[in-house]
Amino acid sequence: MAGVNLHLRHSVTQLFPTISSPPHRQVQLGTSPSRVIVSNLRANSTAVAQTLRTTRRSDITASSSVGSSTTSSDSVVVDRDEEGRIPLLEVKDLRAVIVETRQEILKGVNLVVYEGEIHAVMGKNGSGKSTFSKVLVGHPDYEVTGGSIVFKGENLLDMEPEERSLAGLFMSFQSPVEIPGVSNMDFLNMAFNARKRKLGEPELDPIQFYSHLVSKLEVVNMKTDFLNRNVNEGFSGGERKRNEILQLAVLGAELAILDEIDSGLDVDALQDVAKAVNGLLTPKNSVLMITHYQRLLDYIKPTLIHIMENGRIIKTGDKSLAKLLEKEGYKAISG
Ligand SMILES: Nc1ncnc2c1ncn2[C@@H]1O[C@H](COP(=O)(O)OP(=O)(O)OP(=O)(O)O)[C@@H](O)[C@H]1O
Repeated sequence: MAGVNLHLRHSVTQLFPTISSPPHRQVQLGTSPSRVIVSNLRANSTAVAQTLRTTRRSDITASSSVGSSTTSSDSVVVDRDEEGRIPLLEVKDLRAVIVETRQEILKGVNLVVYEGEIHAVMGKNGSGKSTFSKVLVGHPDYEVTGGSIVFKGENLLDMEPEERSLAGLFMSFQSPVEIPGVSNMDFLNMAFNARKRKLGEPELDPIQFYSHLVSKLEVVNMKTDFLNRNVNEGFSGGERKRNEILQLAVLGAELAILDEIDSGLDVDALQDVAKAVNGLLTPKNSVLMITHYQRLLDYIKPTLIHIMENGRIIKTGDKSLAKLLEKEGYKAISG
């Protein structure tokens, strides 16, 4: 594994050669594979590897509301619904600005996701959907200026991006990053074992891991050749999307955030990806997906659909909302 780690360190250094210390906290990039997962955050950033800022805010705490509450060891107040369910994710009045320009993009987002639910976020171009998902995973381009995010009873804003990933938050990006010099197989093996360590579960050696991986390849209908290729290098748009779902299948996640997983997919690939996502659902985990199209929702049936406009969720409904959108456009919904 040492050789693999060296490769990984090398590739990370290539991607992010000039990371400097920000005024408050620095996310150290080293050999940890979960940090490489987080590399998507930075590689998708326009200001790659300059100053890494986290969305942490020491002064933000989760606020309470109606219903009974559960207090975790971190003093975060968790709301229950009428049935006593505890949210997997609870976002309250979330506000965020672009670090460089201080422009406010998220202007008070509220969202509650329970275990086993599928939520779809739709909205016009530029309404803030991707920003919302990137803020959830701690993208360094954005700074949270208000509100709260509680994930599994913990204050997400107190966690570094890597910690969020290890805690069970997975994000599939619109444009997944290439990682030269690191094979898909090595990447997945290390990321998988990092999560196992975090969960206090036994790690798998490369042979055990290979068996695990091959079963997941079938789920996403990918050939074994992809395991020896470097992560996303030379992959077509559709192959990258499948590879993202392979990562999700291998690593597992309590909350999978899928940003336009349907874009650039042909019909067969869309069905494969949707089948894989559906196959991963259990009563314990949830999906938050961003999409522009009703067609994805035909394959992955959402519990709720949210419409985002100008940095806020302005409407929530069932699948009839997406049908209305498809038929009449956003004018039927916008305020
Ligand atoms: N890092 C950034 N630098 C400059 N502007 C940004 C940045 N991130 C987001 N924005 C701006 O914030 C607004 C919301 O962008 P975002 O990508 O969240 O929208 P979206 O709803 O996902 O759009 P689309 O449907 O086109 O993907 C846009 O006007 C975008 O240009």
